[in-house]
Amino acid sequence: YLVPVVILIVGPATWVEKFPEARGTRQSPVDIVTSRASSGGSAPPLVWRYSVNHPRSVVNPGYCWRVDENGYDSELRGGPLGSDVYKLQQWHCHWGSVNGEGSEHTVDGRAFSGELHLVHWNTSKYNSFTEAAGQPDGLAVLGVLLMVGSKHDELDKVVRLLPYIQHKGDKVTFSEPLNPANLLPKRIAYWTYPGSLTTPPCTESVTWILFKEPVQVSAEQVRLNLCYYVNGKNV
Ligand SMILES: COc1ccc2c(ccc[n+]2C(=O)c2ccc(S(N)(=O)=O)cc2)c1
Ligand SMILES: [Zn+2]
Repeated sequence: YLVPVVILIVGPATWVEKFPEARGTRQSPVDIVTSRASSGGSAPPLVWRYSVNHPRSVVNPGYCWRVDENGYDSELRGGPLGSDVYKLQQWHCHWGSVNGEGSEHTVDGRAFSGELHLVHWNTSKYNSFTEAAGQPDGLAVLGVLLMVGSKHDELDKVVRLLPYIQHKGDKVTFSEPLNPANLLPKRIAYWTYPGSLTTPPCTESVTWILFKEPVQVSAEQVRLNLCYYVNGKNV
């Protein structure tokens, strides 16, 4: 007898139905094949400046957590960004359901425990984040690979708030000074490529800047992130 086989396709494979961009030519994330990366040559230095003392809110958007910068001033320029100035809109993280496989980008096939994304938009050319999110040079995302090691004090200012935003849509505002620059690795060498949002609508509007050096977070910080987020669902 024939066994009825039902293949339930969920996740990225179904995104193309609703988001045609997902079928594009510059889709992220990618595997960084280090032997094929060309050297940066004479690219100007990447420069950033973030405001520290302003109220920020941590939101549970339904996948992991997101910190909104609430329009406060910041600047990202140089590197692959030409003469345009970008502004930090929000930052968020991606964790896996199992330790050691949470990152979106992989490096020579290796995944990391998590990945932090600092999302900036091009204020030289566009008037809003939403407008920029639809343009090929609209967004620039700094990617930071996370690996288990020593506790990360700056990140802990967010991680310790997670118990208060356990469900999708929950939001908590904090005013403790926090400098997003402290989330970046010491060595600022990076890979860069033209890509897309890694989640729907997968718009091909992101200049990706992925730092080579992973940043360490403690096993407890990974566990705290995981316990509110298993298999892409908030539990
Ligand atoms: C125009 O409609 C949009 C635009 C953007 C949306 C979005 C829904 C969720 C996330 N975003 C995002 O802003 C977004 C999505 C993914 C990423 S990522 N993981 O950094 O590539 C960054 C930012 C809807
Ligand atoms: Zn992301």
